[in-house]
Amino acid sequence: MTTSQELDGQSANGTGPAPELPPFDAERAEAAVRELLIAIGEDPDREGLRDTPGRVARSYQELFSGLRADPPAVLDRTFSENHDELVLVRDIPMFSMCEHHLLPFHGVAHVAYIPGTQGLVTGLSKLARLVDLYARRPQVQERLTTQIADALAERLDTRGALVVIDAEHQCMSSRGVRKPGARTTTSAVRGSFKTSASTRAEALNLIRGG
Ligand SMILES: Nc1nc2c(ncn2[C@@H]2O[C@H](COP(=O)(O)OP(=O)(O)OP(=O)(O)O)[C@@H](O)[C@H]2O)c(=O)[nH]1
Ligand SMILES: [Zn+2]
Repeated sequence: MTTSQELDGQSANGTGPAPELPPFDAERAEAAVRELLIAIGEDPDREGLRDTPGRVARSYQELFSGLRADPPAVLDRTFSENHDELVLVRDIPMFSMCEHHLLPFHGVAHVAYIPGTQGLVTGLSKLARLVDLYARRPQVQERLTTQIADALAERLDTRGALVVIDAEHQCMSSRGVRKPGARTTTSAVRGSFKTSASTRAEALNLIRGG
């Protein structure tokens, strides 16, 4: 069984995959969920809950599958289009898990970039895949936003990259401060989106639907 000491120093939440992360430990996850059910005062052996530890373990395996992925690798398939203008995919549905409470936060991601001097563009779906893979990790919204922008800037060698995420956190709506409807917007800008106010304004205007 893997211990937290064995994982020490190779946490998977950097820009790429964790080197040699052990496989998902379904048995351990099931045992933990069973313990949690007992802790809240439930009977894990009653009919309705008997399969719950297994179901939750499988859900967690899916929800956190991005820990064992190398998200920027989805950008490796590029096309030479000699395009040096803005590319924007907006309203990409985004679903992630807040690492503080292990509760969902979900909303939309807008991803924009300006190809580098080589004019290399990537497939549009790859931008959505990049969002998905980073989202399937225990996250905070700021880091998720930054990781997507950094992957674009570094892997595609873009002139500029801009990522905006707008999300609602269930840890703020269903518990704690209980403010359903409150939305959080984060952005990360790289390259020309940072240095040129007009380039940034053009992208933000398009994101707003202008
Ligand atoms: N900056 C940031 N904060 C987040 C994110 N997701 C959750 N949080 C916040 O993480 C904080 C954790 O605060 P703590 O005081 O340690 O935990 P808590 O007692 O459960 O806090 P409350 O949610 O205020 O009840 C809360 O303020 C959450 O709203 C995120 O993506 N980014
Ligand atoms: Zn939270």
